[in-house]
Amino acid sequence: MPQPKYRKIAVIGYRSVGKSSLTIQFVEGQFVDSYDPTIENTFNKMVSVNCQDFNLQLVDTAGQDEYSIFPQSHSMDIHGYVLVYAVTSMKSFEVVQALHDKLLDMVGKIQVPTVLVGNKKDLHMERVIKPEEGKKLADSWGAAFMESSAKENETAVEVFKRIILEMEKADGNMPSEEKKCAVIPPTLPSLLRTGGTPTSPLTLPSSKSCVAFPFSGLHPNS
Ligand SMILES: Nc1nc2c(ncn2[C@@H]2O[C@H](COP(=O)(O)OP(=O)(O)OP(=O)(O)O)[C@@H](O)[C@H]2O)c(=O)[nH]1
Repeated sequence: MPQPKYRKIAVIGYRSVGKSSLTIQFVEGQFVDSYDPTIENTFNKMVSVNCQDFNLQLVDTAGQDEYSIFPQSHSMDIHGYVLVYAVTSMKSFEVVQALHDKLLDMVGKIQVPTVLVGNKKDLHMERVIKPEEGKKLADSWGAAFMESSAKENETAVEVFKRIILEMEKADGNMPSEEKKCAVIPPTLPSLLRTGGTPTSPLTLPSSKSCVAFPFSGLHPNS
């Protein structure tokens, strides 16, 4: 396994869209039901994607609106951005577009590794933004898109794995196809020599075995 890569990710969006909840669900595996406005919090987490360890530093930023002055710190030393709106809030969808513009102005680039996230997808009755609208916006940015619920650990994990893949892509490390990372069992070389085909999927006998994370097909809207 190669050395862990350090990557700093900023989670940005309007107030109360679930930035802290998504981050805490990913880092601690729990959903926080209460609302406590964030000033700024930093979390660290080690994850493995496509057999590469990543030492993540996650900056959970304060909620902003279109009039906030975009903090310069949000553009320095950041490798990737998770831009969050709530599918239940038109205002948050408008604000995320303004924040993306400010972000590009601040970093002075036309594109940065970004995942646009429509959170609170579990609130079906309150939804006002369709998945297609989020996808269209993300496409216009050249960003990835997904919807999430901070109540579900799986989607919170996917959000952060997705931004890792966007950062890898920007670094020219995009795998051309889903990477299978397997430790070859001792019987396989002889099997290969004889041209045989294993009848069951390879099991990973090593305690350091890792499972590759597919970079496509994470979400029907991705
Ligand atoms: N149903 C539902 N509620 C959510 C979800 N994500 C967050 N919430 C709730 O929404 C409220 C705001 O969540 P936070 O995570 O504090 O939002 P935030 O974007 O960090 O807010 P600021 O710190 O003000 O920027 C809390 O009551 C959460 O429990 C979600 O996916 N589904």
